[in-house]
Amino acid sequence: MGILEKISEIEKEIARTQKNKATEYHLGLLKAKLAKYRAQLLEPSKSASSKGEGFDVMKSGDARVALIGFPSVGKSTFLSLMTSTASEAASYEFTTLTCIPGVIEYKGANIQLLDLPGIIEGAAQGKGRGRQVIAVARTADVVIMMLDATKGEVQRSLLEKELESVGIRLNKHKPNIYFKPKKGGGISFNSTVTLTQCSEKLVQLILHEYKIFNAEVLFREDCSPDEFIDVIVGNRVYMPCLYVYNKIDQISMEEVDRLARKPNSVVISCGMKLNLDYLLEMLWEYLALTCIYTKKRGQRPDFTDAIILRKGASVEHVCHRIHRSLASQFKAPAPSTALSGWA
Ligand SMILES: Nc1nc2c(ncn2[C@@H]2O[C@H](COP(=O)(O)OP(=O)(O)OP(=O)(O)O)[C@@H](O)[C@H]2O)c(=O)[nH]1
Ligand SMILES: [K+]
Ligand SMILES: [Mg+2]
Repeated sequence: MGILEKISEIEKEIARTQKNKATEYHLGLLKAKLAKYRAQLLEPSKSASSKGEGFDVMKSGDARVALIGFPSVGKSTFLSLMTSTASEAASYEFTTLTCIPGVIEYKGANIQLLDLPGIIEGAAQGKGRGRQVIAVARTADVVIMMLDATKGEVQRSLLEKELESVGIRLNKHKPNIYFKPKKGGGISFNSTVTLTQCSEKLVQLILHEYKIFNAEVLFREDCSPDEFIDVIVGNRVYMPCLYVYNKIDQISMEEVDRLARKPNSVVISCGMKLNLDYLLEMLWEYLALTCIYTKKRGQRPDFTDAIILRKGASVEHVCHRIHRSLASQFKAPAPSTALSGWA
């Protein structure tokens, strides 16, 4: 019997077992078995490629948000609440085995929300479906790290470490360092600010470690050695992250208050539908989408139908969204400067 069949057998048995004092242990045992088989299913097989089935969800809508968190923190409950997609939620771990997309409609934008399997310590090394989950997270515009408010701070720091170890930088901006490898001329080092964490010597040592002997380096910011290494290595992803503490219906008011005051954090209860509006507002802010309202000459703008653009979008992008050939019809090229100045 394959694992999927075993899982289905146990699920059926759970369904037909009456819940009472006498069956308590039997049900508990069945649930434990179910969790074990599900965990096995999540273990990557040696032959299979790192891409899991069901993980390649097409990007759609104006932005993508990935739900990352330990098992059973309420990710699927959240997706089912916020979107018209139903994702199975249950009290056992690893209920969700693939990537399940839903859409949040907010302020005229379609935000793709991705429910994912729970991840655990060691995820980055391939434990469970950790690698696939993290690969999906890298493609998101914002990560919601969902945490169980009853479990305190542990989950958050463990997951931060996992994401950090694969080059995802949460709520950090790209270090403001100009770095350009050259063919010759040695290493030229400059800085526009006083450096307290790096020196020319250290920069050289680090570069030599990466077998780089010719490069131009300009620190425009007081960066740490780790930040400099991030710049050399390249492929880092700088990702806004909202820490969402769910299940606050299970903790004291004092604890709710303490968690709510942490930076980048929102406290909610999916069970009691608490604070979900506020979470959406925060998410909207983190997505930093730009809404452009068009109007006909002499008429008022239509505020029900916006052109939604990502951060850093340019006038050219706006033209493209109105019509594919619009930009090329201008006498002068449409400015490619970012919109943020006047949006
Ligand atoms: N008390 C309480 N329970 C909640 C809340 N939100 C979700 N739950 C319960 O937590 C359990 C797990 O919920 P899921 O939505 O399956 O969690 P998940 O994070 O998707 O879990 P996996 O898919 O296994 O990783 C379910 O029994 C939910 O009913 C909440 O706000 N308060
Ligand atoms: K679950
Ligand atoms: Mg789930």
